[in-house]
Amino acid sequence: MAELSTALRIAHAAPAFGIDGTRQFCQRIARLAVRSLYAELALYPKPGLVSLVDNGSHQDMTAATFVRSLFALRRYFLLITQAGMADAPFHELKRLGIDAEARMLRATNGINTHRGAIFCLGLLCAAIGRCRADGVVLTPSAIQAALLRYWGRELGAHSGDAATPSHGTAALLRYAASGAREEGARGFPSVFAVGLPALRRTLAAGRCARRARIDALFALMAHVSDTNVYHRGGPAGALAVRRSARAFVARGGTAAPDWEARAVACHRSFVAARLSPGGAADLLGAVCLVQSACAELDLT
Ligand SMILES: CC(C)(COP(=O)(O)OP(=O)(O)OC[C@H]1O[C@@H](n2cnc3c(N)ncnc32)[C@H](O[C@H]2O[C@H](COP(=O)(O)OP(=O)(O)OP(=O)(O)O)[C@@H](O)[C@H]2O)[C@@H]1O)[C@@H](O)C(=O)NCCC(=O)NCCS
Ligand SMILES: Nc1ncnc2[nH]cnc12
Repeated sequence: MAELSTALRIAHAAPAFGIDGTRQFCQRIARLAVRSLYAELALYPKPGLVSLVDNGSHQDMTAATFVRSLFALRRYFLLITQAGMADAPFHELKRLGIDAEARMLRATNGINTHRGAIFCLGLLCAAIGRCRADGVVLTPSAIQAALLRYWGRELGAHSGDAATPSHGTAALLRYAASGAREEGARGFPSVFAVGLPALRRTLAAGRCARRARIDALFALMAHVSDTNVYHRGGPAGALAVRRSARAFVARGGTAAPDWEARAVACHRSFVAARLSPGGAADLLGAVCLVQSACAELDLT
């Protein structure tokens, strides 16, 4: 029923493209979202994080757990792009997000692989859908502006309704670590002002996509208030993550000749300390989505 009303709203909101055109567009965005999360998973070396090479600091998840989770999320990214295109109210996006969390947990036997990504990439998909309906050329600032214009008020209230017990809520209460909700309320500044510029600087310097993603990840780790890091390492762990990432960036990131050895050493030290910057990893997935959507899609 909710899907039918979304379809009707899409027809009304984006008449110029026709139902087939809009569905194709939304499918394309959903594919880019899944691909972006896969690019994050496949990237190595990522300090403390799961990749195709090893499980980093995690005992209960492997790359296979993430792939199962990704398969379970394909339809979610389609539905939330369509909902965004149809100017769905925030409570509808939230319901889609909660359903997707349940599907993820079923696919992974209760392991939280992508809660942050469901929130962050889901909202970005909705904003991209909204840009399409408005006929706006897809740029990072247009996506961020659409997100804040259409759902900013509710996102602000969402950051204040952290009543459900979670590692994120615990980190907020114990350490005043801001986390995913605050990121969302401010229109994901870490994606648009930190991760994406770092990714683009490396690409503009002529280095490859893999190096650009590594530079974006370290830039995010140096900057983000990551509740997963606080949950596992407290304030000392958060400081250690920030310091290591800043040192990597200060030496030129992947422009330095020994960057790979340094990144592997950082990975090993995080594993020894059980640290995992899962929030930064989710935000890297979001950076990849914004970059690929703006690069590949012509909305004019
Ligand atoms: C708003 C919600 C996403 C809730 O967030 P909340 O802050 O209450 O808490 P968490 O349940 O902890 O989830 C937040 C996830 O976001 C990621 N994250 C952390 N910091 C940031 C940040 N600064 N910016 C963006 N994202 C961030 C983080 O995800 C990663 O950590 C995962 C592992 O986490 P966890 O299970 O806690 O820990 P483990 O290491 O596994 O611990 P052990 O069990 O081993 O001890 C990892 O996989 C990454 O994904 C946090 O997990 C939200 O829940 C919500 O409102 N949901 C409803 C849906 C919704 O409203 N959607 C809106 C429309 S889409
Ligand atoms: N590759 C990864 N490893 C651990 N946690 C994550 N959360 C999102 N991506 C992750």
